Amino acid sequence: MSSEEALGSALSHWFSFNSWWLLLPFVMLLVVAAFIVAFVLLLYMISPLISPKPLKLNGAHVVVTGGSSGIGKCIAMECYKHGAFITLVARDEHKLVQAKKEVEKCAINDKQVCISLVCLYIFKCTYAQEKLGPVDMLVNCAGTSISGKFEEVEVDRFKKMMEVNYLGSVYPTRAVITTMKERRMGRIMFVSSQAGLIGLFGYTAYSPSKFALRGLAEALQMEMKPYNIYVTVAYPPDTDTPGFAEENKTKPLETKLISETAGVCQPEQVAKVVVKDAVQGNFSSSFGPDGYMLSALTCGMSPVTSITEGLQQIVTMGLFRTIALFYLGSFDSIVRRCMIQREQSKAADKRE
Ligand SMILES: NC(=O)C1=CN([C@@H]2O[C@H](COP(=O)(O)OP(=O)(O)OC[C@H]3O[C@@H](n4cnc5c(N)ncnc54)[C@H](OP(=O)(O)O)[C@@H]3O)[C@@H](O)[C@H]2O)C=CC1
Ligand SMILES: CCCCCCCCCCCCCCCC(=O)[C@@H](N)CO
Repeated sequence: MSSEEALGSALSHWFSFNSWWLLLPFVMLLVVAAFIVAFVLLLYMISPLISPKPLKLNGAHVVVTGGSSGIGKCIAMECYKHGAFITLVARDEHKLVQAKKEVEKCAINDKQVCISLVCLYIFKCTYAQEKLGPVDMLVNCAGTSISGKFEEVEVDRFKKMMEVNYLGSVYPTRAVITTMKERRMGRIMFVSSQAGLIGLFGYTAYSPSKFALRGLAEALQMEMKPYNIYVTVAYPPDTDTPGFAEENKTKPLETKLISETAGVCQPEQVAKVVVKDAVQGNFSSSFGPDGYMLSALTCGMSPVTSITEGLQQIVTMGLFRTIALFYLGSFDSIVRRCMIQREQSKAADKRE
């Protein structure tokens, strides 16, 4: 037999029906291994997408900082309408008394209680817990805004923004978190802003304090998830509140025109949406079509709480970025037009 013939017969023997049987266990092993790998990968992908169990607001104790006015007051009223017990926290006692009355009007049963606390950073948690039991949901809504051109905003205002909007949310959260961890349940809400997702003309002091809340919320959520505590960040657009009216007195024209893109909404509507999202344990809570696009576009590495949310982000990302480029173009042109107008009116003043 020549060597070629020998090779031929060896090969034909190798490929004969009988010898395939020898390979079968290996093939099966490979298939099983592939299934296991696919299953593990799927588990990894699905596990962050599993939705949390909704919180029962009926009988729950909800603490709202900044609960004496605007969005905070409406959040308190919305929770009261669902049977919650409320602690309102703010500095001005007069406003608090007024707000407490309004909240109490929303009662759905006669067991409900609403108490108010005059304090801010050092939130008297023990007192509130003695009165109404452990805190089930904390809403960090106390905050304020400063707008103006970067070089015209005094340096200590930048500090004030971080103190009120950022640290003003850290301290109350610190006060409630240990008990929440022990009880393995709870909700923490941070009220940021659309200006906490996009930096806008006039908000060099305000925006960073709202961006900071997102960082805090992401880190905190990763720590708290195994304890069944869910964090929500709300990103409302301009909302018709006393705080907003105050802000408008000194807001640069550019900031007004750019913010108008997303419109002005009512605090009651915002409250409804954010309370629903917090109850469901959604990480981000947005309002209106612009808000939805903005939060999907800026999802980054933030947690997801449902399969639909994850899929929507995957599918819409490119489209929303395309739309965003048009928005950015229009914001640039607003800024340019305002600058030219200012220069022209300055020149006219000089001529006179
Ligand atoms: N209105 C809007 O257009 C938008 C608002 N937001 C955010 O929502 C939150 C609530 O806003 P809004 O309802 O408009 O505000 P309001 O000014 O109407 O209410 C603010 C609340 O926070 C309390 N507060 C605590 N500390 C301060 C402080 N240093 N300065 C001012 N108020 C303080 C106030 O009570 P007291 O003064 O007695 O302490 C009050 O209860 C804020 O964090 C704001 O940044 C986000 C997006 C849009
Ligand atoms: C696909 C991409 C869509 C992009 C849409 C962009 C819309 C930007 C509008 C920003 C509005 C900011 C309002 C801030 C309100 C606020 O925090 C203060 N009023 C507080 O008092």
